[in-house]
Amino acid sequence: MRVVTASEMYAIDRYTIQQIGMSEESLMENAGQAVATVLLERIQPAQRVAVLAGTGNNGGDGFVVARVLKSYGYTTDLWLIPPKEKVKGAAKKALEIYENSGYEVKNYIGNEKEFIEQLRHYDVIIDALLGIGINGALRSPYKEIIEKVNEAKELVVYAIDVPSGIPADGGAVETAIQADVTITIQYPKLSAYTFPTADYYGELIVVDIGIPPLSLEKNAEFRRLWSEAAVARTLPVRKRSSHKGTYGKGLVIGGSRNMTGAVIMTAKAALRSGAGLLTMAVPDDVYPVVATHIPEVMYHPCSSLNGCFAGEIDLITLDVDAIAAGPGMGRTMGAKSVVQKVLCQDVPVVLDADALYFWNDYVSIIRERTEATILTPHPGEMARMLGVSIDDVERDRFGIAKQFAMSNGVYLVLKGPYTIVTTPDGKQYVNTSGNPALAKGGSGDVLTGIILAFIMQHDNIQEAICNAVFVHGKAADALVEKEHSPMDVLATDVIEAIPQTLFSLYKKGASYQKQR
Ligand SMILES: NC(=O)C1=CN([C@@H]2O[C@H](COP(=O)(O)OP(=O)(O)OC[C@H]3O[C@@H](n4cnc5c(N)ncnc54)[C@H](O)[C@@H]3O)[C@@H](O)[C@H]2O)[C@@H](O)CC1
Ligand SMILES: [K+]
Repeated sequence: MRVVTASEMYAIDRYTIQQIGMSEESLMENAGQAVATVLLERIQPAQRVAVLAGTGNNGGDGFVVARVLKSYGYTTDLWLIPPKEKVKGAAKKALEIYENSGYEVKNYIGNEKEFIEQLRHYDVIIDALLGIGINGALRSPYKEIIEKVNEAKELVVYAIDVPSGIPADGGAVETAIQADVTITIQYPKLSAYTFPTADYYGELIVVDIGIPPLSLEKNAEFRRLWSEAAVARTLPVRKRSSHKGTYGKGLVIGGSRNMTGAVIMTAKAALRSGAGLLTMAVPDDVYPVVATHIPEVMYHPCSSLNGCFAGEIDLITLDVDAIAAGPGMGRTMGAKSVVQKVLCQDVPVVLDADALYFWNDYVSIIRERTEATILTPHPGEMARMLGVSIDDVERDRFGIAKQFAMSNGVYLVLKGPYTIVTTPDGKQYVNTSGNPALAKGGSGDVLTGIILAFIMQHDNIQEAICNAVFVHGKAADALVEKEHSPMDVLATDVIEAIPQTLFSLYKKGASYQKQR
């Protein structure tokens, strides 16, 4: 499933109309019919429905929906919010068809009191007020209407395309429909995967209105959801002839006197995710503590200074296939020197947490690297690396991630709900697993371990990273689906949920794997 911006969606519509030859009216009819099909399955015949329609094409979709619901015998009122003469183009045509079918329009203007009075008697609201064409702050009377609908908590609200009032590409929200379900037309918009806008969507359903894939290919950048099916299809298959070396010799670098747990979690997660051989490089001051935790790893104690890395690490002797550096390593000059040495190795490198702290000192080395560099910042780290505010990052997660990954030639994993993986050539993949249980210290350390293990086992780095991000989120989902609340989950619980998550993904993927 691809994800689009509002301007891409307009370009796709234009191309479909002008180059492919479908009429705007038929697209609107398809949109309304597709939305109505979903509604007919969900709304009970006894429920009273109100369709609230605005001036634009979103309102046009609403006219089609109202007509279909009425023709199926549903008790449906169509409230037209603007004066009728403001409705233009395809929407005007859809309104004419509605009226020619013998159905009545209720005008909001002049009947404001009746509207408020009636609102109490409806069970279902179809929000066709505003779509992706919203411009600037909400104007009257939309603002008041939306506030009234949101106040009526017992109403079930279905939004068409986007919840009215939210910016389609994401950003700050002042007033917007709080939908229970949003039925999006053809492709989800960015705002479904950024916050705070995503919170207004409720359940998201995407309906196909018959726009040919060519219109998408010609008019939209590559941005897609990475779903469970994609993971199941691309998880690596272990060959019977394999041995421990087949799955890579990984190195995890981290730890300091104040933080010994992070690097332990990274290493455990890597082992649970299939790393063949794993070595942990830690400051020798903390080695005795760390070494008691994981019997399966080898150790490479490094010289310490005040409980942190002094700066030396013998990477030549270690001879590894991939490295993850950062968890708990501290923000010292010694740590910086270790990371710089790591970046000079010709193997894929994952940098997380403290290894991102001296970003500006690594940029030039990273741009010269030929092997993959994978950075996994959360929004706070990303903001710091760019010298902007966290709000700036959240407002434009997709744009900022793409610019950053392309200009530095890195794989960027911008964490958060709906983590975005961006490749050095600018392709973007939105993760669909995970829940607020992951909003806890240690989650990132676990993810780093899974990524390290996966890049050693997949042939394709993008698939490795996307699958790792998915498995991490899915493990947390599995916990809250069974015996955990979102509050009590620990990062170590997530590690212990990796086996069942992989087990179920492999089962689902078995049919795909056979076909390969
Ligand atoms: N071919 C197409 O273009 C298709 C469009 N579709 C629908 O059309 C929608 C986009 O249509 P439009 O471009 O007409 O945009 P909208 O339907 O979002 O409405 C834009 C209109 O809303 C009003 N408006 C804008 N900003 C406002 C504000 N801040 N406060 C109050 N009123 C405001 C203006 O009158 C403006 O003309 C999509 O979301 C989708 O629902 C679908 O019918 C499928 C086909
Ligand atoms: K809407």
